[in-house]
Amino acid sequence: MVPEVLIKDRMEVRIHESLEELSIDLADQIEELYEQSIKDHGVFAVALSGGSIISLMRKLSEAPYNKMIDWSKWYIFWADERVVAKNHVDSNYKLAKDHLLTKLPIVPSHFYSINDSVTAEEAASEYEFVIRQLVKTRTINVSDISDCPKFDLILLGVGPDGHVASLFPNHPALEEKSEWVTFITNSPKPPLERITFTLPVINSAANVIVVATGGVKAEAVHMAIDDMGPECQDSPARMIQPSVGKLMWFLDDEAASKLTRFS
Ligand SMILES: O=C1O[C@H](COP(=O)(O)O)[C@@H](O)[C@H](O)[C@H]1O
Repeated sequence: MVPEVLIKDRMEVRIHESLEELSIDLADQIEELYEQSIKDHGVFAVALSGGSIISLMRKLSEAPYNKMIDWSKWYIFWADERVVAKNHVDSNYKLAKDHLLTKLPIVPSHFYSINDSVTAEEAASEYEFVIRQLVKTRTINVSDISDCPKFDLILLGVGPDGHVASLFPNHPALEEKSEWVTFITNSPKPPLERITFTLPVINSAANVIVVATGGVKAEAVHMAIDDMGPECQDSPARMIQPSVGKLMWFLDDEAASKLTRFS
């Protein structure tokens, strides 16, 4: 089945009847963005999130995608991470590694996870330093309009409260404009300590994909996408508006159930 596709400005919303179809479409789109990035600058610098998005990316480890892609060109980052040991059940790195990355021949030195043996503040600043070095060598591109990194693709999930990465509603981290990576020690969703890309970094990406599935996400999707007036202004997901890049939402019918269809 072809997805229902809604277009609004530079945002594309793709709505699927089943998670299987969504997963295939997601893999197709990621593969297409990978091809474009390789043509453009020879590598694919992609930032993952944790949560449900990882299992929805599973098709990438299956035929035909696993054979079509030169995985040595992939550089993997995390848009947010929980400050826990890498083998902890809450670690976004562990989730991605166990369910996706170990099934793909990605070069292990191309995984850029956080240092899990320091404080949240130190982990954020070390991670930002690493990204700065990779921007200098242009493994990660630089934004055309600011000094921010321009990741080829940032993949985000959305919480029922509208949080993206570890940017939660009304949290001061949403205001961070100078750092690329910030930290929080009072996350409303456990665990308390997290590091996260800031909004300027996410909105400088060449492509941002946001994935939401299930009825529990319907209100957050409605608040993020529809023109709702003042009550939707606090939604972090709504603040994802790439300055130059492309924004794509992948939804299933349930997550899209409160959406006002637009043409
Ligand atoms: O805590 C987090 O939650 C969000 C959303 O997760 P989901 O399971 O509801 O899709 C995730 O995107 C983020 O990376 C993670 O740290």
